[in-house]
Amino acid sequence: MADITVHDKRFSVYLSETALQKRIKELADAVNADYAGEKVYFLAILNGSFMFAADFFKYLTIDSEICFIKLASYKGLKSSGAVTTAIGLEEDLHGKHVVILEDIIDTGKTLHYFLPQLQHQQPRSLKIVALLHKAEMTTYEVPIDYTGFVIPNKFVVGYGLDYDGLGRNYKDIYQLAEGS
Ligand SMILES: O=P(O)(O)OC[C@H]1O[C@H](OP(=O)(O)OP(=O)(O)O)[C@H](O)[C@@H]1O
Ligand code: HPA
Repeated sequence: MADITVHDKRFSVYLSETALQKRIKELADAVNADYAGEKVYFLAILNGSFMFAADFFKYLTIDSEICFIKLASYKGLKSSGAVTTAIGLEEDLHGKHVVILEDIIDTGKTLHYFLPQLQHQQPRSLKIVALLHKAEMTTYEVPIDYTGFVIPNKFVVGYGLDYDGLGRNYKDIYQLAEGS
């Protein structure tokens, strides 16, 4: 498949649409099995997860609700690092089975700072589904329950993931090309 150019960089296909859909169905099947007979409240983290969440949701057979939230990071407010707040989370999560949908976990910083906020609401359970995990880059502790693909430390775009705002609109996931 042909390379793409996003801004000034060239990217090559890394995970095809077929491979992505096959794995996403497997992830959804695992969640369907683990929560059989239960209702789950899914929290999809914008912007990157919009395509993944839409496809994943189609494979669910359990009772499922979904809410799309945007995380805002404020750096420098605390010496410990970023403080993250959720925009669009209006539901009280108390007593609910909550599952987070993320397109990628890289350093882990985003979810590491956000999870305590959710735990504070005392959900019945809280799990994480991540389509991609850049495992060697993850220095902040994040308990990932369902992982689509463990990927190397190379920048990826497509299928919702962007490089400086562009590149989200591809069906495949692309990796920064050698020498680009
Ligand atoms: O593990 P981390 O190093 O924190 O990186 C992961 C986060 O980075 C991306 O979001 P981003 O902040 O790029 O926003 P976007 O989804 O709107 O592109 C991705 O969607 C995750 O939320
Ligand atoms: O490799 C990446 N690509 C796009 N967005 C990201 N956010 C964290 N890592 C990445």
